[in-house]
Amino acid sequence: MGKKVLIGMSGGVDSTVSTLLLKEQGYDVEGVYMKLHSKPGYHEIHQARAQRAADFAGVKLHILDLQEEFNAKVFTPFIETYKEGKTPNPCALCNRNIKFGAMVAYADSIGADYVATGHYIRHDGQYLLQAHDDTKDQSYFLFYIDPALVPRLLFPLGERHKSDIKAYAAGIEGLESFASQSESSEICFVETTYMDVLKPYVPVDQEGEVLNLEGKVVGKHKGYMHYTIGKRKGFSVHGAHDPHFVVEIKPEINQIVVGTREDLECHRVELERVNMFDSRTEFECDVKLRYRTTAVRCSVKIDGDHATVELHEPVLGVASGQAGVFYDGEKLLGGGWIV
Ligand SMILES: Nc1ncnc2c1ncn2[C@@H]1O[C@H](COP(=O)(O)OP(=O)(O)OP(=O)(O)O)[C@@H](O)[C@H]1O
Repeated sequence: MGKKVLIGMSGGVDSTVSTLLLKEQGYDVEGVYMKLHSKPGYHEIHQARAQRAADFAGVKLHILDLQEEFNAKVFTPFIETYKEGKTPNPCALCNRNIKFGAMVAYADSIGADYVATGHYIRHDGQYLLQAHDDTKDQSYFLFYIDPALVPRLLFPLGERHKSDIKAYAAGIEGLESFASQSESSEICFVETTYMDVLKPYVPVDQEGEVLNLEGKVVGKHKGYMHYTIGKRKGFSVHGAHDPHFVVEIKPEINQIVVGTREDLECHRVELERVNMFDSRTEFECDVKLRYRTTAVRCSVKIDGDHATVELHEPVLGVASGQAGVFYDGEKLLGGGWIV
């Protein structure tokens, strides 16, 4: 029997095909379905799908109830970050604490040598590398995982394209329905809008004032949590002819500050809780300041777990709470949380 792998099986096509690929490669594969958030009715459906996939692949499926841990380490910080007037990135926290945290601890407890997921990403033993399918690359969301884990990780889909994965599943009798499942939403616990998720926990709809950069009240907004830096809709600015964008959020007094496109330009970014796969403290690289944006060239200085990033060209709409992730070509060097 080959080395033992524990793979996270969500019941989706990616982790199902990954499981089959690992079996084909001769690993001794076991799967785990993790109950994460507490959305009513969700786990019944997805756990059943994961079980079907595991039965099809002939692997044992473990069930792990991590709802409390997910709530403490991913969901509550999501709510708190919005309260602070910032824009959260729950997937990066989930990857650190749950998929490459609690799941790895569980893999240890069953004696697994490797841990696998259906993420679109690759690695070379030290660095995470962008996926070959750049429309699916998930490296941005993995910047915060423990670098020491990298050699134990297997990502069977990193060199493949999503369309091939769907075609592969569609061609296997018994798995056709996995191929045609709709894509899961970007954040697993958000079914409709972020505001719908927040509403039971915080008063999101509290009207407030819109200020200009001189501090003058120029309009009204729906409640500061509705906005992220760079947003240009959903608030009023009296007598404005040019488009206005949110440039600052003041949660303590429920105000937002708006300005023109030029006022959104950011030339320097400070990062906290920096996590590096590389030991250098001063270097040039590319940085991504939001998922699905093009990286820009920058100079980085790291001091402890803080980084100062000088952007070589201005970036519009940098939001506090998101991640700044460093790349050298396809290689992920590390990153941190935008202050
Ligand atoms: N509830 C879960 N239990 C176990 N593993 C999970 C769970 N959710 C996600 N994973 C693992 O993390 C990977 C990436 O998760 P993501 O939410 O991005 O899924 P996805 O791209 O929709 O993949 P899939 O098609 O497998 O659902 C999955 O492929 C799977 O290996």
